[in-house]
Amino acid sequence: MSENSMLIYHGIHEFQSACLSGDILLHSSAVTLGKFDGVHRGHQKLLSEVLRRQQEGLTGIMFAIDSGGQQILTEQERASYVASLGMDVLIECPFSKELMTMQAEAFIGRVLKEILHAAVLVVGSDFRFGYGRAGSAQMLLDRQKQYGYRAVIETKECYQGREISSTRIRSALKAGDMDLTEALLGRPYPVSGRVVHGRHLGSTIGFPTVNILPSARKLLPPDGVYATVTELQDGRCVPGVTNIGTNPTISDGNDRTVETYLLDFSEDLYGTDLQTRFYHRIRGEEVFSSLEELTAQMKEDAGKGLHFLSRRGVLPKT
Ligand SMILES: Cc1cc2nc3c(=O)[nH]c(=O)nc-3n(C[C@H](O)[C@H](O)[C@H](O)COP(=O)(O)O)c2cc1C
Ligand SMILES: Nc1ncnc2c1ncn2[C@@H]1O[C@H](COP(=O)(O)OP(=O)(O)O)[C@@H](O)[C@H]1O
Repeated sequence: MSENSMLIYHGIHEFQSACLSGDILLHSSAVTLGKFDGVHRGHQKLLSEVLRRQQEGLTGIMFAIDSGGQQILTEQERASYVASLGMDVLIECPFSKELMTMQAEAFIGRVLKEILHAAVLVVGSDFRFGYGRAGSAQMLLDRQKQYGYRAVIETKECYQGREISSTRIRSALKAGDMDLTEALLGRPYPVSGRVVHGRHLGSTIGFPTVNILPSARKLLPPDGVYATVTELQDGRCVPGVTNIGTNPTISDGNDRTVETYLLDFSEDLYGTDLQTRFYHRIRGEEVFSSLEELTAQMKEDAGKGLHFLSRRGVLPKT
């Protein structure tokens, strides 16, 4: 299967139906299991192992369990990233009652063997599964012979002497530390969405902005101004400065928007899909006493953003 032809299923039963109906021809698979929020550098280690087995002829499956709550990456962001790596199949599995109450042994026998046809299982050393979290990486090793698969247990990837985890990324994000977030993720933090109409005030003050309404579950860094690069729908990458917040200077609303002023750019982007990547926090969101003061500050932000992006060497080539 080529890049971007990844098949996505929602839940085990949808996957099983696709196998039964012949939508997917499954012989043997290499499966990685986990929550995979963020698909950070630790997760990427597991994915590389699956992709290596895929090269050897197994069907690569990422089995991602969603237990709800805020997300570092939305399903869509995660799916498009994992597809870009070349994974064959993504199963997005809600942490349903069925899964919650299934004994670890039954999960191996029914889900991993009967439904997924796992020949290789790839998990992190602290992976737990089954009712009461009774199943462990060690259990997967112990059952290899009985069920006829090979278990590959990966150690935790570290950064600056500490383990990389979704929890560590959440706290870096919460602190607005985009540089650390990027180091842990292995790529800059993305926010994706469709460009919607705002108040149309931006263009009248010389700073038009593309406005995105992020999904309610998407974790955002704190309100403020960031140096960013935005990938447009046609693949072009444009440097800019992005404000996250409620625009207190001109609005008393509570709607949180992600709005980007693209440097040296003047095209209409309404209705298109964008991905904005966050490199560095410049300042917090402030209330200004006039539009002139806000505009003067935005001009300074644009200069700082450009300076930061060029120093980091991430300015797209023109
Ligand atoms: C770089 C940048 C910095 C901004 N900083 C602030 C700010 O500190 N306080 C604020 O109230 N709004 C801020 N904004 C949001 C502006 O109020 C908003 O972009 C402008 O009013 C246009 O809104 P519109 O897109 O709805 O037309 C900022 C916007 C950008 C692009
Ligand atoms: N340099 C630019 N940066 C961002 N958007 C731009 C730029 N140039 C043109 N645009 C277009 O202008 C629109 C933003 O204008 P604006 O007056 O801020 O309206 P809105 O309030 O709907 O965001 C964007 O959706 C985009 O289509």
